[in-house]
Amino acid sequence: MGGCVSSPSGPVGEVTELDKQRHRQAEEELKQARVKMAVQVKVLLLGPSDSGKSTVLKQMRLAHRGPFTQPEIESFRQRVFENLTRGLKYLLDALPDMGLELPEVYGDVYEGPDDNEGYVRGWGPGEDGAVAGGEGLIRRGMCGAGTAEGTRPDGIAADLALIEHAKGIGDGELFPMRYYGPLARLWAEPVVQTAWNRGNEVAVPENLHYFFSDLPRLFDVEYVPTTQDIVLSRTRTIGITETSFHRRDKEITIVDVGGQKSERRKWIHCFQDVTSILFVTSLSGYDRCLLEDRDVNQMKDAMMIWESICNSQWFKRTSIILLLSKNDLFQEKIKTSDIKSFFPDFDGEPYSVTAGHAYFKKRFAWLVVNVGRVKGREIYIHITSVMDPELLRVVMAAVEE
Ligand SMILES: Nc1nc2c(ncn2[C@@H]2O[C@H](COP(=O)(O)OP(=O)(O)OP(=O)(O)O)[C@@H](O)[C@H]2O)c(=O)[nH]1
Ligand SMILES: [Mg+2]
Repeated sequence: MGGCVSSPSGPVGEVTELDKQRHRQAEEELKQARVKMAVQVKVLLLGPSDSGKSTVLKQMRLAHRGPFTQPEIESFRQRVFENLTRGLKYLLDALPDMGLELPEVYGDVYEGPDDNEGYVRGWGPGEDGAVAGGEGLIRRGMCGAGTAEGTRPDGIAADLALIEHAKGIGDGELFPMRYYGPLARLWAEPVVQTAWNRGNEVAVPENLHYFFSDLPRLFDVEYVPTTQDIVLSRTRTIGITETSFHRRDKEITIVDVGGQKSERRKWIHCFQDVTSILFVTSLSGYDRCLLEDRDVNQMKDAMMIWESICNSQWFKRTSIILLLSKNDLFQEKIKTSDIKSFFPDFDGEPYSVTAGHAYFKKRFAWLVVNVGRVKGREIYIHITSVMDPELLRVVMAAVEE
């Protein structure tokens, strides 16, 4: 036979120019992939629903891409309006579960919702006999000048029907004035206020007080959502979103996921190549139930996910940063809501912010120690609030570690 067997690139055993070229190309690709890995940072935001994951992302977006654009602001105008109408509807729907019931008619004259001056129960700006609720409302020409006092027997039923079937608003559209009176009246109704104060029992959105205490501003003819309105507005995340920023020669990709139970099975799809995890848990969740399961305590649920994430084979060498968020809300509620009622092993000073912080830090840290600290993996714990300018610095420092 005598003839040698050939491969497409040359005789077997012989290294041809083409082989060498392919090898060089493969080496080059490997080198580039390594460089890319070194400059690419993938941060995964994890935690239960409503803990503040997307809010951290909003803060990062603000810091890296500057102020929100006009179309973004417009989308948040719609969101704020929906937060008002849907948030109130959620609270009203939850009344029977709390053993509460609205009266059939509104009561007598009252001072007005929170600090909104000169408001008469039963009437709203734009309705006969209404009294001004704020300068912007006057500019909209929607306020009667009278000071008539009175109630409308059909008031509650009509107001409920409007809120029940509330529609969204379009781009650039002002908040429709016909909603002002019903929103203000229903919010100020004592039964509704009682329900708000017991909102932890049924997972009422925590941003309601912020928006309802500022209704005249929101209905102002010149209203444009402020940065604070945008940051405090609420949109539940469905699915997985990726946002990238450039910082100091690094490309940082933040992956945000939905935290509700139904969303968690999707998390695994983004577990590959994670540089660090930002695990967000609301401190104010210690006395709150989950929206999707009122039998489950939000903080206990967070502890369970935290333990399983820290214990996961996927993240043996991944830095994990725990953000105990919503410290502003925690500081307020701790004055009246005892941790011991929800965590019987809490033996710190009752109603103390410091004791509460120490307890929850210890509980989360203990869960990590419990699963064993792995060499090469760091865990950081920070107490934060969206109101705290330090939040971003802490997050960025942690991400860049
Ligand atoms: N007062 C206060 N509100 C906060 C803080 N952080 C987040 N919020 C509010 O809490 C609500 C929920 O925050 P999100 O960031 O949407 O929660 P999430 O974890 O992304 O929730 P899912 O998308 O459902 O998983 C929003 O209305 C936020 O504005 C905080 O530090 N203080
Ligand atoms: Mg979210």
